Amino acid sequence: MGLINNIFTDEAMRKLKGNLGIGHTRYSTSAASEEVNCQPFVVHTAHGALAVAHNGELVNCSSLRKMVLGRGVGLSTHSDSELITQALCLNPPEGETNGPDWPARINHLMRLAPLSYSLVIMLKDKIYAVRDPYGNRPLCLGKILPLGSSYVYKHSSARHTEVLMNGCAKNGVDERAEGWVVSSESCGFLSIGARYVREVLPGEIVEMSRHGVRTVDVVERPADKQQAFCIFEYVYFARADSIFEGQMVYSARMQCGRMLARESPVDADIVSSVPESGTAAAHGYARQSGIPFMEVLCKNRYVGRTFIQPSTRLRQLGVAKKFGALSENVRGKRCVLIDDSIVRGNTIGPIIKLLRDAGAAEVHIRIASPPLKYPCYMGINIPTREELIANKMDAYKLAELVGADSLEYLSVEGLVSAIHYNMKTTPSDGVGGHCTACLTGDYPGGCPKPTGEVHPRSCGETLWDLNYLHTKDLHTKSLFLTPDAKRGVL
Ligand SMILES: O=P(O)(O)OC[C@H]1O[C@H](OP(=O)(O)OP(=O)(O)O)[C@H](O)[C@@H]1O
Ligand SMILES: NC(=O)CC[C@H](N)C(=O)O
Ligand code: SF4
Ligand SMILES: [Mg+2]
Repeated sequence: MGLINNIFTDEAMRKLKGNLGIGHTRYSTSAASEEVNCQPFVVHTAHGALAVAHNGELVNCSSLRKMVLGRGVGLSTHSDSELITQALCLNPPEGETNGPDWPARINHLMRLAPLSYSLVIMLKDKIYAVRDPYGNRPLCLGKILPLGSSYVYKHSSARHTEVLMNGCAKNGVDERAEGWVVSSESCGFLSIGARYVREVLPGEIVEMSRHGVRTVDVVERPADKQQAFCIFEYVYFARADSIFEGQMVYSARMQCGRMLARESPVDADIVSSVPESGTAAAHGYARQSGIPFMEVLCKNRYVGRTFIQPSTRLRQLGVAKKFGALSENVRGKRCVLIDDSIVRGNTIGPIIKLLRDAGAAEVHIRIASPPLKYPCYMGINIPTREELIANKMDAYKLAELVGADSLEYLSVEGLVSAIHYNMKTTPSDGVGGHCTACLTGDYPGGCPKPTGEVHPRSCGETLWDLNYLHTKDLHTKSLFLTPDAKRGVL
């Protein structure tokens, strides 16, 4: 357990042998932050070892767990990712004739569990990369360029599902690629000499082996369901230099800032941001409003993101240590301060106090996303309504509480249209749709119900479950494969 740099030291990386591998940095959602729940999960099957890493959270963990236990399988943790690993060991209903049919097993899992995951599944000689049929969590494919040297992959941000494969070019299979990588986010590709190729499609199963990369199946959503890519990836979660849906996250955030300036203008001297994630939107707000951008906060670079800490205490301590005021920039100024989101309300109050103490004349808060009011069951750790500050008070009351001169959020329509502004796809035909459930309560697979069980992550929360085991609702769309994909070419 620990930060990437402490665990994956150069020495530890040098010990790794072979030409394929998977890794995971865990942002816990379904079970406690303990070593036993760390990934990848590895099990030994009759057909050799199987390793699985998972970004996301199963919405029907409780019902799937009962089903898997009912098939005589033992589980050693409460992790939904271990559950996925064991479910993959089940024989598919169609049966298997010549040894294990891994694409069929993965297809079976996907029909049992619709949301939410990006997976890498490693066998002795291949890796499958899988994205859930709703495309809720991100996953993208990259190509390692032939530079004549091997690369060490290190990644610093949370909850990534990653693989590294080398050696394809030497086998003459794909002369253009030295190897292939997949990751939840593309931002790490450049640092390992890889280049972004494309997103893994919702429901797609990609096989990566010494023979190259090919799509082996695409599992469809029910006909009446849209794609539901997590809009909060754009708002906060992803790194700004990642690419989703043909646009850089930074550009989408800037566009949110522009929209915010149109919806909620203020008469002020400077526009500034709560670093890091609020900064792109602040630049957008400044450009749109014509008010100059000026930094007012100095961020301690040794304190990481506070929202992703596993407990309230750690989140609050993180905020206290994180910022200092650039007093000469803010003294006597009417300041519009932009942040990407207010979730539990730990961050914004102490920052306003800091700026007031530094002599700010006015502090107007503008938030580049709507109020978060509903829990997320799909991989972002906001499990209860009670902890969300927007359920306790409206923007006016919150402004009073945190000592702001005014406080406004971006509207849901404003956020969605800002995200669509530069997108290369459109939400027609169910493609390019987004999950906005934490903002609207409209859950892509239906709203999970309380089970009466206690959430295994402890803290006494209730466990929710979608009770979804309707395999008939999803089917394989083999016609969806392009001719190139069928031939195993990209
Ligand atoms: O209302 P709260 O519960 O305090 O959460 C919202 C804050 O948390 C996040 O920042 P974080 O420090 O996690 O990361 P960042 O440095 O990327 O902005 C987000 O950008 C907001 O600033
Ligand atoms: N996003 C993640 O990495 C979490 C995966 C999984 N749900 C867990 O809690 O371990
Ligand atoms: S509920 Fe919110 S955080 Fe969760 S997947 Fe949907 S948009 Fe993302
Ligand atoms: Mg922040």
